[in-house]
Amino acid sequence: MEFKLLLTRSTKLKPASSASDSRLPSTGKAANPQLFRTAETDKLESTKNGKKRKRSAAVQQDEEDVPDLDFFSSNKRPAASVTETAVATEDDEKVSAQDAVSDDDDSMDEVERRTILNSHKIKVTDMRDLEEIQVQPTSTTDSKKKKKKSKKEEAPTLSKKEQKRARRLFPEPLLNFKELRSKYKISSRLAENVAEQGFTVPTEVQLGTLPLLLGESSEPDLLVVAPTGSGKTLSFLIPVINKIVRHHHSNPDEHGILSLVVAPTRELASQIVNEGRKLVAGTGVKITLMRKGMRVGDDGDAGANVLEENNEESSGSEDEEAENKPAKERANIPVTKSDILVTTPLMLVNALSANRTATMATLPLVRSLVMDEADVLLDPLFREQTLDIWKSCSHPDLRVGLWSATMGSNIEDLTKSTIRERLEDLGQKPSEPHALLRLVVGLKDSAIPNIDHKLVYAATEQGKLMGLRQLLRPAAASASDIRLRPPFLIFTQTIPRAVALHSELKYDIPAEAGGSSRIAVLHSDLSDGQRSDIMRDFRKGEIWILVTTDLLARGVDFRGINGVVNYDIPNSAAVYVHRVGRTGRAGREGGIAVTYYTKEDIPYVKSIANIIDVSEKLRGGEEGDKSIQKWLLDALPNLSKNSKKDMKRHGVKARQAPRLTDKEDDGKGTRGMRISTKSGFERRMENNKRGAIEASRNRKAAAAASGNVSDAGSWGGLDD
Ligand SMILES: Nc1ncnc2c1ncn2[C@@H]1O[C@H](COP(=O)(O)OP(=O)(O)OP(=O)(O)O)[C@@H](O)[C@H]1O
Repeated sequence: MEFKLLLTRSTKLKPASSASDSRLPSTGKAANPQLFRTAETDKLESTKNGKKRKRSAAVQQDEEDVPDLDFFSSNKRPAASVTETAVATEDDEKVSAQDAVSDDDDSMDEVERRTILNSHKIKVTDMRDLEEIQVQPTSTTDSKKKKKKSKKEEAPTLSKKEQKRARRLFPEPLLNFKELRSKYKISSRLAENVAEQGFTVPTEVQLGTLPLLLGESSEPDLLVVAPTGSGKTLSFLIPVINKIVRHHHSNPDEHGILSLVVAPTRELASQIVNEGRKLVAGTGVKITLMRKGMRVGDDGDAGANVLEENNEESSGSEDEEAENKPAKERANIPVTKSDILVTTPLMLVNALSANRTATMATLPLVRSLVMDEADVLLDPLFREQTLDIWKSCSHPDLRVGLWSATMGSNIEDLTKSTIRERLEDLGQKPSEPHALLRLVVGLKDSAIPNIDHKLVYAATEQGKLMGLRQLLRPAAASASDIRLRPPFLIFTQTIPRAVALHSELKYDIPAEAGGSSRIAVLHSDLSDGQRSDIMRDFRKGEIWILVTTDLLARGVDFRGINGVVNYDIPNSAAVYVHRVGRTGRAGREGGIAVTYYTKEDIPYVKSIANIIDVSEKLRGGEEGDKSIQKWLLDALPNLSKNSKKDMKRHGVKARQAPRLTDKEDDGKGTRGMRISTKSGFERRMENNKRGAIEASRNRKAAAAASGNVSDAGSWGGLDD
């Protein structure tokens, strides 16, 4: 039965039009996962793809002869002429087809590369100091050497604009997934696994980063800022897995953790492992989720055994067993044998310092460190742990990748200084010099343009609850212009508020629609097992509405959710970008993001309104279609830097946990901020009972009580 029919309490509901159905993110696949493209590029890309198809017929025989793991084949071409373009000047801006570097049919000239990258809004920048960029040995021809030298001499006199231009790169983009094998020679099994996922068109972030990470030029350290749901996971996993396949081929005797992927939550880490397992099948590469009690580091016990991972998640009880083992017994636990370890920061830091010595154990074999949601990993909350992990990776050829949809310039500075300090501490240099590049897709720190944002003034907490109940009853919602159908997520500011809101709503779904089992709450106070079960049931469609905290704001991919409700406003613009990015994944249209705000929230709403405004501008369309009008933006107050900081750390003060329980009232007028921890249903029952008792005592009072009961029937969830 249909969600909407089940959830509505009205029999007069009109069936939804098929047009609006097909716009729901939960129905079907996105036609094209790319967010930015132009007709001109479409044409250019299909011409290029056409050329390649012809070429591939000619080279097919060659490629069939290429052994599976021939990574050093002479017909391999450099992917990104990073250093060639590093010294671009004003003249380069006007580059013509004549200047283009084109040595065979298959290559793209610089004009084409620029056209494609610009139309997909991909910007690649060399983040190193200019002197560093320019001392790199680069080209093979004399003329290029001369050009380079003259640029070096010019460097000190470059204006800021010229320096920016000099840092700008135009690497060759990936036009289709087949090129992964035909051009970048990734392992054939890995290429098959990618093909099996059924993706046809690479997303912008894949189009831009895969050539950089798989090309012949020395692998760079990479900062990537790309929209939510744009396929960053595949972008970092393919190169990591391919590098390990190569490594196994060239160093068959070296076993241990070669790659680390760090993510801020267990949910995200576990999702990355699931994605990874699809890609590693049959490649000989192992990917494992870090578990409590695992031994991972090199703490001097070189002769430690190696534990054979079975690639299955262990149950909670096994975790606890391992964790509770006395130190002596723990020393006998074999060191984990896995090529890729996916972990949250604290869990790995605990494992690395498990022997309680002053120094942490090291991870000497790790060559790739991926930080997913890097800005939060390097935020004060996780910073120390993340930097400890980074520094425990002691191989001089370590490459780092920092990935997120939002990244402040402070993170870029921290990355640069950490790369430098780590090498100084090591006292060793990498075997080949390499760049630190930044790739940005779209506008940095903006929300995806393919969702509808609704910023709703609800005045009070009661108003928010009323609005949310309307969303749960689509017939009532027709009075407003918001039509949000399950499955969707509801975000609150704190765990107690999530728990209370869940209790409030759990009987709002009629029994014939599955009742309270359709709505659940997920937060970090639940056990790992409970959290996994809820995630599984939400993915399976058994849970339709999930009330949660910012635990699920980042990274988690529920392919077909129709929307997100910010029941409590997010603590920062970045959190807004991530929360709403749980819908509209892989280019899907029709996702809705509803944000309620009350009068207490007014000081904090401007940054959210700005994000919505920019996202609507990115989307294009008529001025009148915009949900954020200029007068509103002008009217909303700006927040001071300190208040922003405070908001980021604590959220809206009036909504903090201690004032939220049933009994508490601080007497300062914050009573209205409470969400009762009893469900609306339970309170309606109680009210009914109270009314009945009164009725037996006093007929007159009973009449009045029955009036109240009917009030409570509709609004029983607000205040006791
Ligand atoms: N080329 C593609 N075509 C279609 N779908 C894709 C493609 N690449 C990835 N996807 C799908 O897009 C969804 C989002 O991918 P992913 O979780 O990697 O996004 P993300 O960029 O990491 O998002 P977030 O910033 O929220 O973490 C996934 O369901 C993934 O399977």
